[in-house]
Amino acid sequence: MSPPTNPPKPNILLFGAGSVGTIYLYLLSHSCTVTAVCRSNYATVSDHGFTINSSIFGDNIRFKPRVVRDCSEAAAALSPDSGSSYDYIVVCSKAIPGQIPETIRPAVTPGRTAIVLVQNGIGIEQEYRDAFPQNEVVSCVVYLPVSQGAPGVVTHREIERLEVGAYPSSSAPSSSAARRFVDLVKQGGGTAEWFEDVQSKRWIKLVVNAAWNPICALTRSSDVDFMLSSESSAGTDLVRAVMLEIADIATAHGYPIGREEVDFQLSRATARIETNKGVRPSMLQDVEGGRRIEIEAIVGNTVRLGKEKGVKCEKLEMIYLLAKALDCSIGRR
Ligand SMILES: NC(=O)C1=CN([C@@H]2O[C@H](COP(=O)(O)OP(=O)(O)OC[C@H]3O[C@@H](n4cnc5c(N)ncnc54)[C@H](OP(=O)(O)O)[C@@H]3O)[C@@H](O)[C@H]2O)C=CC1
Ligand SMILES: CC(C)(CO)C(=O)C(=O)O
Repeated sequence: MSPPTNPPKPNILLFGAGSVGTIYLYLLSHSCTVTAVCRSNYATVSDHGFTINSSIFGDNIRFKPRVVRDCSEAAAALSPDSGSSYDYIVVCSKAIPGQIPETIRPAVTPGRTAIVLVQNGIGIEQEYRDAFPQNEVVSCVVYLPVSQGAPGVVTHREIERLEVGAYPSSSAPSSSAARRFVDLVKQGGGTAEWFEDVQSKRWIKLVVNAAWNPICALTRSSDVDFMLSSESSAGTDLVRAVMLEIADIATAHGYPIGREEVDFQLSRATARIETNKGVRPSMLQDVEGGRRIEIEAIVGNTVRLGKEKGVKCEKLEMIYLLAKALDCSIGRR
């Protein structure tokens, strides 16, 4: 009798190996065969690999996965030994609508490859569903303050958590790709939880992102620096008012978010005033790096969803117009 063979490891392609992507690439590399699509950091990473400094996973972690320049090269690298298709494409690029589905298409096998979105924003999934009607789409809400300094070197602190569910939520049989993805992240030492309807979790994160990200990006300030920039609590009060508008929009769409939840989300920032440990949201990092911002996925879609239900959101709309103009100015450079 021949000895039992281990089932092949899941084959994962990570698209967007920047700040967030590097951490999940590392965690998934413990339980899966991983390949990373790299762009600006390709040369450094293919020579030296990635370095992670993390308050949770440890400092000076070095690892060197297989890297490719694009999804066509990733598709060409498939072989009977390395897997004849990708089981998952994990998308960790910025959520800029309109381009990514066609960019990843060469590596998507119809009916086989699950597309996992690890991105901020609301209403980001449908374009993948439209582009790949035969493939499962998995939506992940991510809590992971992380930044890439030098190419391939990322610094992470405080928290690592994924909230995961199928998109749309009604498409989730119990043994879905979303549930299996949760297990893979956990096997790699990460924190992941499956939700029947992960959109409720997206709305809660949006209360934070649609308020803090554009305010910090427009003012080039960390959250704490912004709150400290006004003499009274006027800055903090403005953030709360914007968060309440977002909560009203969520509630109008059937995901009730009360004042207590808003106060809790705000308190995560106000608690750091004392120690002056400000968070620099990813949108601020993008403005500082001269990169386009996720204005539509995080703010524009929220305003449009508010208008659809007749919810008053004047402050958020003004922030949208200002941050949209900022994004356009970056695009003109
Ligand atoms: N950073 C954070 O603290 C957090 C971020 N998020 C969310 O996670 C998502 C990812 O953010 P983050 O990791 O910060 O983003 P980064 O900008 O750090 O990384 C995105 C990566 O995607 C790559 N990329 C983009 N387009 C392509 C392409 N066409 N081909 C190949 N590579 C491409 C970029 O390459 P290149 O360098 O060439 O541009 C970059 O390496 C966003 O939705 C963000 O809002 C959520 C929580 C926290
Ligand atoms: C909440 C925060 C600010 C860090 O996890 C974030 O999601 C971002 O930087 O976009």
